[in-house]
Amino acid sequence: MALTFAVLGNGAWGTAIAVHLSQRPDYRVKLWGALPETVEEMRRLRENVPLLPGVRIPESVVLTSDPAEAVEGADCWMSAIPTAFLRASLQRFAGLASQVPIVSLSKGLENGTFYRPTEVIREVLGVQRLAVLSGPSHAEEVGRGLPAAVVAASEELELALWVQRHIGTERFRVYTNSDVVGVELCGALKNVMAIAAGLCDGLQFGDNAKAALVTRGLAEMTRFGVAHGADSHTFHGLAGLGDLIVTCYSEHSRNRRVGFRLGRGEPREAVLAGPQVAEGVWTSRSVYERVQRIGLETPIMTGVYRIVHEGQSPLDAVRDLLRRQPGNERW
Ligand SMILES: NC(=O)c1ccc[n+]([C@@H]2O[C@H](COP(=O)([O-])OP(=O)(O)OC[C@H]3O[C@@H](n4cnc5c(N)ncnc54)[C@H](O)[C@@H]3O)[C@@H](O)[C@H]2O)c1
Ligand SMILES: O=P(O)(O)OC[C@H](O)CO
Repeated sequence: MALTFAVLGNGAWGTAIAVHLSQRPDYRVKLWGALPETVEEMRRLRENVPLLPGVRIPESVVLTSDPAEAVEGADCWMSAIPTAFLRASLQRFAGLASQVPIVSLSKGLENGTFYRPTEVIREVLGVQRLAVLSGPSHAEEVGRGLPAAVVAASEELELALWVQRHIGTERFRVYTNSDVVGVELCGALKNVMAIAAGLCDGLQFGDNAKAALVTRGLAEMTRFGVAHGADSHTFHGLAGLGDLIVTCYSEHSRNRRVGFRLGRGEPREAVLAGPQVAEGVWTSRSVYERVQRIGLETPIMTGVYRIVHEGQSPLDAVRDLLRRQPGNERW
């Protein structure tokens, strides 16, 4: 079936998804980037050198920084824009959104509003047909066609099945889920946990400490998610445990790298600068502000917030964590 996809966001993930879709000879793929100079460089080199080096972008992928050209004739939009730039970027598409489905690929929570990416998309574009695609999926591997499995979540089962059928392949397995809130919260919160895991590695605390951190991290994510209406089972699936494992242990993870460098003692300003986006940095702020309001206990994510945004030393934050009274494991 011939389909046209508009991929919004030419970072590592947007690039990898565009390359993935372009493997189907009957698909037309357009990749949009907000910064014309990065689009021009990708068009010239057929590669995203700073963000996804070594992955060739086929000639068939149309690269553009013009919103109207990107979405013209598209059957589906795929939004891979970092959460912090999502609202401003989408405003450039206002008036262009028809009733085509939009699949959100972003993993974060907007600062200030605490909105999930699909909530930002709905508010800015006024569209109803929304799905989320999330799970353990590093661009570096998907871009090279290595096997992966992810989740398509939508309140509209038909749309989740559509995504499964048309975006999934043998190597990019797409499962369905109806828990949009849970899948989006999993994707956002695991990034904060990956910063904590990187800190643990940078401080050379060893495998036992990291296993404890990741396990208690999952409990914390689940508690936070359930308090916001998510289904606890989602946290044990691909979007939750699956993505938590890959992000906390992979050499590719930008979030883990931020934590690792802070744990090794590099200055915060140097670690947080750079072209790559670590969503957990922003999400830790959204989560912190939220738990201050609703009074939930999130000691690991609060520790990450204090290190990243308030400059607390990693060792002091760990000391605060270790001094906590251990309670019932289930909570
Ligand atoms: N990289 C992955 O493996 C991966 C996998 C799954 C999901 N995601 C999610 O996808 C989203 C995009 O991440 P990514 O890895 O592609 O990002 P990235 O770090 O590779 O790229 C950053 C992007 O932000 C854009 N940008 C920079 N300044 C901007 C501005 N002022 N306005 C608008 N855009 C600007 C850049 O052009 C670039 O496209 C994130 O939410 C991320 O969590 C990433
Ligand atoms: O590189 P990260 O830390 O942004 O993680 C990328 C993906 O979310 C992994 O599934």
